[in-house]
Amino acid sequence: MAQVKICGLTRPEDLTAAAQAGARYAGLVFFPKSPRHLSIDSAAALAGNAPDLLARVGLFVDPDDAALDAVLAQVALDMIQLHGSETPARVSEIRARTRLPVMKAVGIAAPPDLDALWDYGLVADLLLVDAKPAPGATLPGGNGLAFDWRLLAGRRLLRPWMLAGGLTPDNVAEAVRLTGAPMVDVSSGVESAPGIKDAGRIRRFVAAAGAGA
Ligand SMILES: O=C(O)c1ccccc1N[C@@H]1O[C@H](COP(=O)(O)O)[C@@H](O)[C@H]1O
Repeated sequence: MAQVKICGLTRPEDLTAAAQAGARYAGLVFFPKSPRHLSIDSAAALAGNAPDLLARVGLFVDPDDAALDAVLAQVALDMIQLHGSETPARVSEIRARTRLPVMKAVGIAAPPDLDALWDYGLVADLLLVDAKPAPGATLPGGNGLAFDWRLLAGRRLLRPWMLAGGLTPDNVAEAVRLTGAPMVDVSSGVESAPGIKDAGRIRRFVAAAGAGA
């Protein structure tokens, strides 16, 4: 039974669908190149009206202090997700500056990539284990790309963690079984179009992850 984060929510009805299905985390994207990017005003409205059961996670890619401050001045967030090339030192700085829990994404394609999970486990509150994007990809995540989950089998991480990357209602149960992930994160796998979530797919995903309401 894995807890679920639905990422890249852009419409109030999608937050409602996520909460009703039993998801625990709602991801709001602050990355202009993403089709799920939110303006600060839209994010403030979505976060301000989010169902109580959903923790609001702000997703950033290599944000500078000004970008973080601008969002946090107006948007009520419960957690920061860092999905860029932030160093461990920068993760610590952002944690201290925002006084929020920080989840650091680590891209995995091959066994040597797993070493970073240790380095970031020393400084982040949570880890997000995602597929490493293809070279030259526009987005560092949210690509619907999976990695070989067997790389994680039997591995213990220093922090609570989420599995991500190409998860769908049809494969999430197998992904949880193989990796033992306590939490899972999905974006494109529950969409009908980029940035538009599908309530039926959200329900099926959460149920398959074993966390359904
Ligand atoms: O969702 C996005 O648009 C996004 C943009 C930039 C960085 C990360 C993004 N999403 C995160 O990527 C993973 C995997 O997504 P998917 O399920 O494979 O589409 C997930 O952690 C999202 O939070």
